[in-house]
Amino acid sequence: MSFDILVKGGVLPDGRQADIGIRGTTIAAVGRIEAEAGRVVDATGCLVAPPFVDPHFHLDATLSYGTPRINASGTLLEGIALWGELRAEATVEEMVERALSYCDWAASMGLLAIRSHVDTTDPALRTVQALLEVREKVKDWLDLQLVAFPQDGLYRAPGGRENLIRALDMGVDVVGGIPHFERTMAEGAASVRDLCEIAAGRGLPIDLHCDETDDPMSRHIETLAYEVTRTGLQGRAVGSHLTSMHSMDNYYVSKLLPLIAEARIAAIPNPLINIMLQGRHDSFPKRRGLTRVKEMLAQGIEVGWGQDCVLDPWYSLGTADMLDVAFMGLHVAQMSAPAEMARCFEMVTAGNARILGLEGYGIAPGCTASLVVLDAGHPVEALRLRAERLCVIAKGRVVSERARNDARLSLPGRPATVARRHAAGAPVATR
Ligand SMILES: Nc1ccnc(=O)[nH]1
Repeated sequence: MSFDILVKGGVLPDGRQADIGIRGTTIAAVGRIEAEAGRVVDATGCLVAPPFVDPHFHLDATLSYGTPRINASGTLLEGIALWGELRAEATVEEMVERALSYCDWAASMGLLAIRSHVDTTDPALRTVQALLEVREKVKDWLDLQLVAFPQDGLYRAPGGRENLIRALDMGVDVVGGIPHFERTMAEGAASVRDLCEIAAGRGLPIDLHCDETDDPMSRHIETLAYEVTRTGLQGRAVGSHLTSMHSMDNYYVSKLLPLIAEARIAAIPNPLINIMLQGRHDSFPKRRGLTRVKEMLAQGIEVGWGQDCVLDPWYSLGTADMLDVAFMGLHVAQMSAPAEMARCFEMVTAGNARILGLEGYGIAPGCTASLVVLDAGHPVEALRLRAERLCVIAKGRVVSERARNDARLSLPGRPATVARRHAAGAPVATR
């Protein structure tokens, strides 16, 4: 028996030690393996995880920071206006170039599946042309799902609904929306109803920017739960952001959560962006603007951390690192218990893969041969270190390698190198 690639000596997220034998684009064996291989990847003592998955991103805007100017107020609304200026000028070529550069960053970070919103507001749909081209170009190593996203409103923008339908006709995968940005609460609710009918009619999933506001009365998630159930979209619907839930009345939330669970709607908070954009109109104390993550998890609602933005009109930082995203989420949601920290790692890997409905995801015989070798002993250590991605394998190909970043120390009588990994190395209990 021989393999194309053999990953030796790694530790899986559940703590099992296992070698991984890859043939073609498939994982052929997992366990103790002594066999010939075209290539051996030494992962001794390293966490070997299935790839990172980002369920919420904006590839059409990424890596545009500073053009035509920066977001001075730091608000969502100025970001939307600023993006509108950029969108009017951006060419297909330039958007493809930026998105491909971002996908390179993603591959180097072991981020191998992304759900990206694509703005359908501009009737020329250059955004859609660009991202369809990118989806095709990266498909041999990165799974890209596109969401038709009417950034300026399904009804509020001229031709908004028609443009969204045209984007779906062009082959965009998921139905998007932004009810809190429509002109009135009533129009927002009507857009949710309309979009659920469009998704159900076409057999597509739905993923709405939903209640991305600090207004405790923004309650489109309630309408989404109702309409998802009415149109039979259970298990295929996502509420992204849900920041208003942070500010809602506690009694009302106690009624709302079971309705979200019943509709099997997944929630995607985007902690880097939510902590940056929300609460901007508050004096002290300032609200955090992150939705109720632990409370939803306790109800059995699927919750996945999303990245949302990197270097764009809404966010001035970012490196395509889903460990940064989970690290921020862990802090803001105060998920500090060992099992909660481990859950944060699971959310940016297998959990997000469930939300996106990725097939062949995981480390087991028969799964797609995509994985990442991290310079950490276990998931919580990976979070603590935002660990180096030593090797990334995508669909049977080694696509990225990098060295450990241990420091060489020059201190009298002290060790010559400093490794950030904890010498004791004992994985913390996660169950
Ligand atoms: N966080 C967001 C990024 C882009 N567009 C939005 O509506 N929201």
